[in-house]
Amino acid sequence: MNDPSQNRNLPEGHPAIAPPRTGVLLVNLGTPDAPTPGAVRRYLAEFLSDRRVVDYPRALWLPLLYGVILNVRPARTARAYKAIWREEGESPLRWFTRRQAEALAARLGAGVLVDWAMRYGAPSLAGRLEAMRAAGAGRILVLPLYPQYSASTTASVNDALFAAVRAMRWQPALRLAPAFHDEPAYIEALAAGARRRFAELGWTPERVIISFHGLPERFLAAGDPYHCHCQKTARLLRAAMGWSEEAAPIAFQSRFGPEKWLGPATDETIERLAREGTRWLAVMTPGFMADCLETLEEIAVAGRARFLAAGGEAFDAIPCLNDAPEAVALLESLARRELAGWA
Ligand SMILES: C=CC1=C(C)c2cc3[nH]c(cc4nc(cc5[nH]c(cc1n2)c(C)c5CCC(=O)O)C(CCC(=O)O)=C4C)c(C)c3C=C
Ligand SMILES: [Fe+2]
Ligand SMILES: [Fe+2]
Repeated sequence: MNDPSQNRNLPEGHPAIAPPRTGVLLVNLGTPDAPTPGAVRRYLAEFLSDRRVVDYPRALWLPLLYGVILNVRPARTARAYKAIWREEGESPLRWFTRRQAEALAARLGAGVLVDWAMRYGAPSLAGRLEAMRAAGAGRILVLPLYPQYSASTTASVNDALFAAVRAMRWQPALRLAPAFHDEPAYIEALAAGARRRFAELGWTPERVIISFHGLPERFLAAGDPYHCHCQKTARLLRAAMGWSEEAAPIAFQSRFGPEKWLGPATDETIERLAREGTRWLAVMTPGFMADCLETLEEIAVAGRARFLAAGGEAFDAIPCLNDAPEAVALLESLARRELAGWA
């Protein structure tokens, strides 16, 4: 990387000067380091202290978080993580995020440095950014793995990114990839994944719930476009699959706390459809680029149990995009477009 002819006359301690390399940093939400109450507590403490995620006044929220939630929730959540933990020794979210980065690196070639980081937990965004900078990446595209923009996810990644570069003397040039909720390659990847799954299943669901992670409903009125992005993704996916709105209703999952969240709720929709006579049901989770606790446990385990208990006969949780070829093609097309003029 260092060009000796350029660096010959630099004073001691001067940073080496070399042509900037281009980098792509994939960022996902984050996950505990282990499926144990201690590791889950550390993860939840960081996640739930983020004002982008929980915006209650600190004087009210922190006593509740540290006094109640972090004493009660980690044991239950750790049990859920344990049930889905990969035998390779890490959470599915981290496993698939790494594989996405490795596959993208292979597609982009040696000229582009590809790395991955988590907004909460490890590997940290600040740490990977520093490592990329040290490896000579003077131009970095940051690509949050959230198809739909939300202040609680996308803006939070940006906050952490800006905080990290604030501590740097020689900052890289930065680009932020936009949300890709209506990107044709994204919709096509989702449709291809669903078709592949149905062919494997050997049965066709009568209905498919298109389930997104929820948010407090208040965020929508405050100007967060997330709800509209979800609606558009669902509409484009229905069009690609030839589904009616009745055959593929939208729903929102993972409610947290007593506030009103976006609806209808996924768990209630699963139960309602079973009671109304749907026998074969699938749930698709397009907002998650990788399978994680919210898909493998909340939908594939708890959702299935709820559906069968309410009279349903067959249930499937359609896998997330993960490291499917179409997902890698999507990441490649997003990266190439956003890197135009750089690499
Ligand atoms: C407290 C409020 C929460 C908001 C707002 C929220 C938004 C949000 N989250 C995701 C994606 C994921 N969330 C995941 C886990 C998770 N989410 C919350 C809370 C909020 N999320 C909690 C407390 C947890 C931890 C699990 C638990 O204790 O129940 C995950 C899974 C991570 C993993 O390791 O598998 C993902 C992914 C989005 C996209 C989003 C807003 C749009
Ligand atoms: Fe969440
Ligand atoms: Fe909307």
